[in-house]
Amino acid sequence: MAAASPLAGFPFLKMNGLGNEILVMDLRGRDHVITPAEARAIAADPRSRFDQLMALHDSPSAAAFMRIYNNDGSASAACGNGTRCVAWALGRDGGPERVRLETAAGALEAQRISEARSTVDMGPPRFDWREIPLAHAVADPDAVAVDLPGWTAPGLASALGMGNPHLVCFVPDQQSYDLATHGPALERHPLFPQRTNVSFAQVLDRGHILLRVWERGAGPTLACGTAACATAVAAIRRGLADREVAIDLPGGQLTIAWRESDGHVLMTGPTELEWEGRLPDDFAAGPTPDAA
Ligand SMILES: N[C@H](CCC[C@H](N)C(=O)O)C(=O)O
Repeated sequence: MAAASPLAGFPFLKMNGLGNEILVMDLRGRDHVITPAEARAIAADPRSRFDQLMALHDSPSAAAFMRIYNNDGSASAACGNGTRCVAWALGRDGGPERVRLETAAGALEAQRISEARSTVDMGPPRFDWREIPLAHAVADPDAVAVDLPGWTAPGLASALGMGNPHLVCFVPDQQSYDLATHGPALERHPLFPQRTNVSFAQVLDRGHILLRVWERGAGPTLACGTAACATAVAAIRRGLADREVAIDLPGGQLTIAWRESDGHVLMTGPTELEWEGRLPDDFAAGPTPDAA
């Protein structure tokens, strides 16, 4: 009889940020670190499915250290929508309106604005190739060549980090690319040794960008907070947008502000609690190869 998994019967919050499916599990006070195989098994169950899993762990300097998993089991050091969901969870039932959270990419501060909306200081964008990361230095991170069959969008893409890697492709309309084809191809663009999130951004005006995202390790999602941040920064650097811009994603709208005073990127948007559940009492994750 296999020993019961430490995750057997473990509680979770099933949430979303503009439809970006988020699972929150509070492992503070426990030693267990969710394995990639366990993350994939949790995502595979419709009752606990997620785009990203936010696992909370003890932190000496913040309310929690967040380990972030994509549904393919791969790790990410940043998740904007997930961070707003964690802030909501920690602030519910009279909890703090402002919360500090640690990630592998640094500390984040979240401020509740209303019952279901919050602003997260996502920190500064990263342009240093080693921090994004890129495979090597590039002459101009806003001039990354995208050369794919069927790719009719003009111009060059932007490579930058928000604690996780992003390739932002500016498109003239929604017909000049195909998310299901170009997304996975660019997720594995040779410039990104750890793969990348891929944004397809149509600038409508200086205060409004239409965005579709193919996420590293999760594929097409209804919203991606860090991609919205990366897209706003790339558009502002190109002189295409103002310092505060509305980003329209399939799941809804995020407001992104790139603060002049300290270069931090502020992301504001909603969260939603869908249900509270528990993993099965016989939860076990079979040994499966880690995501490539
Ligand atoms: N959906 C998340 C991004 C997850 C990033 C993950 N796909 C990666 O970097 O591997 C967000 O709201 O920011």
